[in-house]
Amino acid sequence: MQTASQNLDRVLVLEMVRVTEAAAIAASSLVGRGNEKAADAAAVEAMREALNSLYMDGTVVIGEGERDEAPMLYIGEKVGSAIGSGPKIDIALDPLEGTTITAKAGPNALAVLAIAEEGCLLNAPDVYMDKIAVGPGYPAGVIDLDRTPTQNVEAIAAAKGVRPDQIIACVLDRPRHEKLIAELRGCGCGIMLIPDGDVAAVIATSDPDTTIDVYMGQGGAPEGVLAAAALRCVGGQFKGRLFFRNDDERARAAKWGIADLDKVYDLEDLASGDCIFAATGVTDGSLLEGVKRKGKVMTTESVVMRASSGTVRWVKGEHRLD
Ligand SMILES: O=P(O)(O)OC[C@H]1O[C@](O)(COP(=O)(O)O)[C@@H](O)[C@@H]1O
Repeated sequence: MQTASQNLDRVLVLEMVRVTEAAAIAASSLVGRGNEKAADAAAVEAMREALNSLYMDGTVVIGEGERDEAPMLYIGEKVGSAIGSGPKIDIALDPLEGTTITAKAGPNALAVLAIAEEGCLLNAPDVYMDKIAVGPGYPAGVIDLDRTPTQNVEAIAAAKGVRPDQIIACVLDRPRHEKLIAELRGCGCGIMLIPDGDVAAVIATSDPDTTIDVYMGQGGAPEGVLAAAALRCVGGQFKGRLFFRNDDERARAAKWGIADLDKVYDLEDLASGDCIFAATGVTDGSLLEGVKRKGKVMTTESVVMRASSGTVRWVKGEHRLD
């Protein structure tokens, strides 16, 4: 029997792309249709079918929700064609990251997936996470959740050898970020406000073409794990701390085995060991082109990255409709 690490090596790297492609293609027929649920359901069903064709004993550790709230790809669901006998793989997934974006035909909707050996992905509860992320090339500790946004911008600017007003931060456009936005503007920092999609936004910090230096603010904790898996592959720094709005959310975290509710998570706490991250664009965005239909062919653009080798593969797919 192959070990999980051999299986990551030999089989799953490129197979991951088929899985995200399938979800992206399924969601693409619902881009701009104003129906978030239908777009998500199409992506979920396609991703599940594709996962079930892979030789592995897979467990969804981050998925569509808990068993009683998600009929498919719920947390704990077993997937793969070799359950009980194949290599044990943990899977964090978001078949459609950006359901509202998709419904409104906005930018940066993705189908995303991260896999790792058993026990290597944080079983993050569905709560918010305070996040800060930068791409590669900075000294360790340049970002710190316990510092103010201004101090973080100043540290990034100093490390980059520029003024704070030459730093661009990306922030989700939400009322809860009013104070953060005001402080960033106060220190002269430029802000790219995005409507949704902070997995793509965190990854964008690693791509100089996007001009985004830092991602800051509160987004979903599950999305934090997915983004951390990607940053582990391309380099960068990430800090995350779970944010609880009530006791029910605290209880949910305890249920998933989170003992220290105030812990600041580094990249390796969220996604450790060898891991693979794959994404396919649903709509055009900073990371990937969206699905396009050209006559009888659908085109996709995907990326698949691996932490142990640092390899990043860009995959253009042509899918014949007939
Ligand atoms: O919309 P909220 O509650 O501010 O949550 C932020 C989260 O929602 C998203 O923007 C989109 O998530 P969905 O695809 O589940 O709608 C994430 O990228 C982000 O982490």
